[in-house]
Amino acid sequence: MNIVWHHESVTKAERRQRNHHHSCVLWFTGLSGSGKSTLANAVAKELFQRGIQNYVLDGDNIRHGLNSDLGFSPEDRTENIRRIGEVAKLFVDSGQIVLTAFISPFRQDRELVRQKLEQDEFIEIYVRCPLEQCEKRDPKGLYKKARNGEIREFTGIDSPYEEPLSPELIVETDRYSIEECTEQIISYLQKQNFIKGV
Ligand SMILES: Nc1ncnc2c1ncn2[C@@H]1O[C@H](COP(=O)(O)OS(=O)(=O)O)[C@@H](OP(=O)(O)O)[C@H]1O
Ligand SMILES: Nc1ncnc2c1ncn2[C@@H]1O[C@H](COP(=O)(O)OP(=O)(O)O)[C@@H](O)[C@H]1O
Repeated sequence: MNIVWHHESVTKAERRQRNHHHSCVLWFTGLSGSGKSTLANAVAKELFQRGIQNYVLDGDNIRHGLNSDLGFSPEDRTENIRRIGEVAKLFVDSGQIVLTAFISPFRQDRELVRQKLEQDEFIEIYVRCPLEQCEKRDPKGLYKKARNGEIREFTGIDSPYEEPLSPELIVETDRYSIEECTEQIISYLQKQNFIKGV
């Protein structure tokens, strides 16, 4: 109430035109240890080298700051994703490609973010990797703690992960290398004419 939307002086279309590329969200979703952060950062580096405006949102810059009040209950995860969706939308409006690396385990939460954006602005990337492989990697030792009962409500152990039903992309990190998965994502962006080829 009593809040009036202030229209921007520079539009999203003008920003895209200046940048010579599309702006959108690359929404990485998958189990802990599946490779979301690794791939988001590898793609970001590749985009940066091509002069494409981009930024990675992941646990380190969100759960330590903006969302430091949230834990891992279903309600908190939903609120986590809702806020990240809002922030991601601002990045899209600013003309950038924003890469988000969150488990985002609930289908409905991801769908709500999709609905906030325009049709070609939400690219859901399912970082698929079997639980056994993620657990074998266990880059932060968290699966071990979850199995020991030191962490409760851990995704894949005692908290659910709902696979995307029709993601724009599936990258299989147990079958393909980091470089191959990165290339798959860059090729997709080129095919969609979101970025230019080199
Ligand atoms: N209970 C529980 N379940 C899952 N993950 C846990 C948990 N506790 C801590 N962590 C660490 O937090 C990272 C997941 O945070 P996210 O913000 O991506 O989670 S969510 O989208 O809100 O579900 C996740 O990071 P990634 O391994 O990068 O996915 C874990 O390192
Ligand atoms: N094809 C691949 N893509 C991404 N990560 C991979 C791949 N193959 C092996 N890995 C390894 O898997 C781990 C994934 O960890 P991380 O990126 O932190 O996952 P997440 O962000 O999903 O928790 C890293 O140690 C990474 O080197």
